Amino acid sequence: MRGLQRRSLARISSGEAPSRWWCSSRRIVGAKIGAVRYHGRTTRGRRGRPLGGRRDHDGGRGRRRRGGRLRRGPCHRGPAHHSVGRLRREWPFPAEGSGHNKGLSFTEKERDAHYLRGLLPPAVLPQELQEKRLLQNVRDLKDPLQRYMFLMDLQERNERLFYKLMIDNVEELLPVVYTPTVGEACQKYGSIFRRSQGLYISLRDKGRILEVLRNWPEKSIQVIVVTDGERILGLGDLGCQGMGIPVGKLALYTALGGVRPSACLPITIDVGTNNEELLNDEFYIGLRQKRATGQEYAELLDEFMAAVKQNYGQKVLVQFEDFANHNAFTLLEKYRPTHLAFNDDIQGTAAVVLAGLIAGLKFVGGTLADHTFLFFGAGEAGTGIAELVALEISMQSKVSQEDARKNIWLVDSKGLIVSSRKDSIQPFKKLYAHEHEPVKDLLSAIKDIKPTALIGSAGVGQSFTKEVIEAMSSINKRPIILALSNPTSRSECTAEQAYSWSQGRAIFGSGSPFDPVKYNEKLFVPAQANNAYIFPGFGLGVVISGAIRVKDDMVLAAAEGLAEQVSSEHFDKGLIYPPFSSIRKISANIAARVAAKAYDLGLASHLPRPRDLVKYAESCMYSPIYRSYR
Ligand SMILES: NC(=O)C1=CN([C@@H]2O[C@H](COP(=O)(O)OP(=O)(O)OC[C@H]3O[C@@H](n4cnc5c(N)ncnc54)[C@H](OP(=O)(O)O)[C@@H]3O)[C@@H](O)[C@H]2O)C=CC1
Ligand SMILES: CC(=O)C(=O)O
Ligand SMILES: [Mg+2]
Repeated sequence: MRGLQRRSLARISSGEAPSRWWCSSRRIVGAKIGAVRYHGRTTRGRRGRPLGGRRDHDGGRGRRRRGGRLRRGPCHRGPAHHSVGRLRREWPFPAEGSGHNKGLSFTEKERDAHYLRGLLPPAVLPQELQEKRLLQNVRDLKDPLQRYMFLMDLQERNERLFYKLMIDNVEELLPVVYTPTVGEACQKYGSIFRRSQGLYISLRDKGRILEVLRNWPEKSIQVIVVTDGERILGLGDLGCQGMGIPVGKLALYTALGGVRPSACLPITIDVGTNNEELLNDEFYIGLRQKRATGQEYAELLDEFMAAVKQNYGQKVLVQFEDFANHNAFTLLEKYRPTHLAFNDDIQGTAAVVLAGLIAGLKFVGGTLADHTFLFFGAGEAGTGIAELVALEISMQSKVSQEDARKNIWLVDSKGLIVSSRKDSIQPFKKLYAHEHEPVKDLLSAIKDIKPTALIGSAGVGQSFTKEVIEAMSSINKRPIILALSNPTSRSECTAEQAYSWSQGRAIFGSGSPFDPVKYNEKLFVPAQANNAYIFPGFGLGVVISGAIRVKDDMVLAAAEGLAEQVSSEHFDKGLIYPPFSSIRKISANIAARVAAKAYDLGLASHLPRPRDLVKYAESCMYSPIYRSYR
């Protein structure tokens, strides 16, 4: 039992034992019609030491496997004990144990064995039928935010059903749980707040972050996604309300990558916000102060990273997400030598775009080294992609990375990055400050540089104008145009604009999804160039190999793992990525490539190395199918 529960129990002197609460000697178990809840999970003993239990696939001491058994028995601890159950129902955490709820799928035997008779209507429905009903319910809701809230509620009350629905309908539901809807959800997070979905660490917790981490009910954590909310998608500083992003990313870790939900921990670090609108919003859920910066910020992050390592060991993946670039690069460089640290916006995005470019060569011909790349946006995404492309070119063509960078150009808010600006630009841009006259705008840069690929990540909607796309199309037979910015309102152009302004010649991908477009009687299916193709499989690969550090070669391996899964069938449809409907298979292959690289580099700690890593990755993936309980 966790510390606070133990203390609460001691304080509670009386209380009736509602018949629907029952317990076992090892676990206290609460069952509700809406949600079966486990609490007092016992993977750790009094001093936080892991108790016995079978090792998980990852070699760590995971949650004790129950072998499909719900232990029960008459309560021997008296009524006060059951009050904890009541207290628990008010608990602010995500419903622990909603992973065990089956709703109307509890069988007659389970209903008898676990005192559920009468608490559920008589019908016993298969999971597939529940899924069908819920899909219908989601479709009946026309407002995307309502759909988002519906799915978040489902995740809380019946985790397996939520993930089954997600996995079976990934293309339809991804835009609800992820971009673009998650952007709107973050903007309105305070108004729609129902229940905590992750861990909040604020400036007020300085000096006790370890204690805060220990309050999280799950102990065996494999992946943390953490944000400080300063650059949420292309929507800017949303402060504490950025929590929707780690929650959404981790839902994808499970649905797309098969990392078990209880091993995922969403965290928001609240250092304040500079968003005046939020500071004046009565429903804002975060600290009402301007952002802490400098030493105060660095110390909090330092304490956080140290506490993570102390509490979960060095094999927990810490994914930095949606930090502003003035912190993102520094944090990654600072912590990657000591932690299993990964920045999704820099590294995950780089891998997905590199994979798309490699696949795109099929349509445009040549090697990467033959092409010229122009980035609109020189931040985390832009320079992250540029660096990985340069690394791949240097490896493929046996040229130095410095030489490989010569065909890569970037535009930021002040124009083309050129040598005369070198003294006034951020360090991560300097490598691309090539010799050239200053150029103020994108269109002029295109005319000067004559790129074969244009990659947008400036977070400025509609910046790829008709003139821009036409200029790209006049230079190239098949221009590669990637509009990476999220959410849809920030997309550089729509799919329809890209295809029609290029007369159907563009090879187009976007960060947020667009529907297929009919142009001149031909159907064009836009690609979704989003790091969601990468991070779930990447994380799975890291987890199954027990990698202790992330190296660029592992990111490169993920990109290659994705690119090699684009088949001729996909190329025939004009696709540069395989469809999301096969994402679990894609993720298993990426995981295998990443794990293989970790083993090759001597960074994997789970030994011996499995012989068939793809099969092994698949076998480790979480399944949302209900279990049978005795
Ligand atoms: N599809 C995907 O998988 C991903 C998409 N993204 C999206 O990419 C966008 C940017 O993310 P990220 O790189 O992390 O953000 P950053 O803030 O790090 O970078 C933004 C860049 O855009 C530049 N910029 C801003 N306004 C303009 C303008 N008017 N003209 C030209 N350049 C401009 C900035 O210039 P300056 O440096 O001068 O300020 C900066 O270089 C977001 O919308 C995000 O959602 C991000 C990660 C993954
Ligand atoms: C996709 C993503 O990570 C972003 O837009 O920030
Ligand atoms: Mg991001």
